[in-house]
Amino acid sequence: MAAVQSGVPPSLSAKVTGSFAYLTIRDRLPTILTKVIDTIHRNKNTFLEEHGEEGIEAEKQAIALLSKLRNELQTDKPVIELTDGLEDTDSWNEYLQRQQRLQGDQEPVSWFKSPWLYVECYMYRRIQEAVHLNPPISNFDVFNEGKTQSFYESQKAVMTLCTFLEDTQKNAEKLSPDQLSEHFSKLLQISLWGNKCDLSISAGQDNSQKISPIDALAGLQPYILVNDSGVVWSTLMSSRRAGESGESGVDRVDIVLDNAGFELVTDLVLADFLVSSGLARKIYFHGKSFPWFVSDVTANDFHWTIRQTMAANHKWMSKRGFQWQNYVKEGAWSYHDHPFWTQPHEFCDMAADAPDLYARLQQADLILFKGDLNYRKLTGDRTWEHTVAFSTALRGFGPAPLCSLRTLKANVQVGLQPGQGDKLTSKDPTWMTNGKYAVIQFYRPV
Ligand SMILES: O=P(O)(O)OC[C@@]1(O)O[C@H](CO)[C@@H](O)[C@@H]1O
Ligand SMILES: [Mn+2]
Repeated sequence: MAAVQSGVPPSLSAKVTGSFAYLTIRDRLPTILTKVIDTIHRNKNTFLEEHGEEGIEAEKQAIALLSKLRNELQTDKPVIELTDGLEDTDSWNEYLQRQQRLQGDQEPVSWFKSPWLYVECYMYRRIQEAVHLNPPISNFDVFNEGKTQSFYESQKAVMTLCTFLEDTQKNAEKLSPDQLSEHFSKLLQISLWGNKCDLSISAGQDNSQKISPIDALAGLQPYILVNDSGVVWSTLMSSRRAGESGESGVDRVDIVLDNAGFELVTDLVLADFLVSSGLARKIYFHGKSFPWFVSDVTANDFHWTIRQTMAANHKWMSKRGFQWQNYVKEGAWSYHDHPFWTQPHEFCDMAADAPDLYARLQQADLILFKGDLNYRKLTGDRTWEHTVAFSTALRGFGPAPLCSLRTLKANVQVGLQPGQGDKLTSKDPTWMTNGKYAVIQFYRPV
């Protein structure tokens, strides 16, 4: 018998034929796997040059494992245990048991029958396994090409953004609190819309930012379904440091990153603004410890992006790059990864399953969660009514005041006004998944 969790709606799943989850597993994931196989194959000569015959053997073996994975997925085979003995292997295998208990013993956990969040995360972990089991190429990032390409293709937008930041800095001393809050609100929205540029929703197709991100803001405003940016601002203002020494701003803002490419630049620009205008003293960036959901940021992407920005042939862009490198050197900015970010858990499990990470997040004054996957994990990727409060969907998760900056690319959205969801459905039936809409959704733990 399946275990029923009382009061909590079921997980989104591909078992609903025709749903977005179903179409993702049927169409998008096999396309992503095919591209991964193709990428490894195209790099054959590099592997040969770097590792000789062993490199070629590794290429063949990795492709064989990935083809097997694609076949398991497409024929809805049971999900199997990981065998690579990495730091998180046991935890993944335990989670499989947990899913089996929740699902009951009638049917095995499988791609089209089990929670979408779980099986989609599992696919990326299996890609990691296929590469890791072939040592000479175990550090190869199968998504690197797409991530770097999306950075280069957004160059004009990046330059515009860095010039905008330079202008705000020039007049920083003369800014009234209202003007400062106005700049903050713009940069927060730019970081929000940066989330349109992910490569998982487009199955690896170019999805870079081509128009001016600042000019686009006014036209995008009506598409922000929940806008709690005012409360985010007051959180930054109601500082723990205020009163002590007359300083304003908070001690630490954490940004749980999502995608590399243009989105990462928008996050870095926001973080730069927070530090340079004294709104925050430190920024902790949280990223992934292996390639994830095609475009997500790893430590390598983070540092590469800073280096590329420094090397740009554009005065204000390279100036920002050097500033960012200084922040890292001085410790104002730091990059952190933790295996929990590349696990399939809903965030309400974090306190029990990754207590060290939960404790670290509790030290933040504000946590910004970027992107759709983080929203799915915040809300458990469940079929909540749209009017359910965000606090209810978080199910006890709340290490610190937090805000989700997310464009909608999955069928989960809470915290809407009565009737708002129905209105949207009649106007634009795919509003929850087409990436046109967004939320800036805040929660303060009590
Ligand atoms: O977290 P991100 O980068 O905003 O989005 C990742 C994402 O595109 O991947 C899935 C589709 O494969 C969607 O659920 C989700 O929207
Ligand atoms: Mn992503």
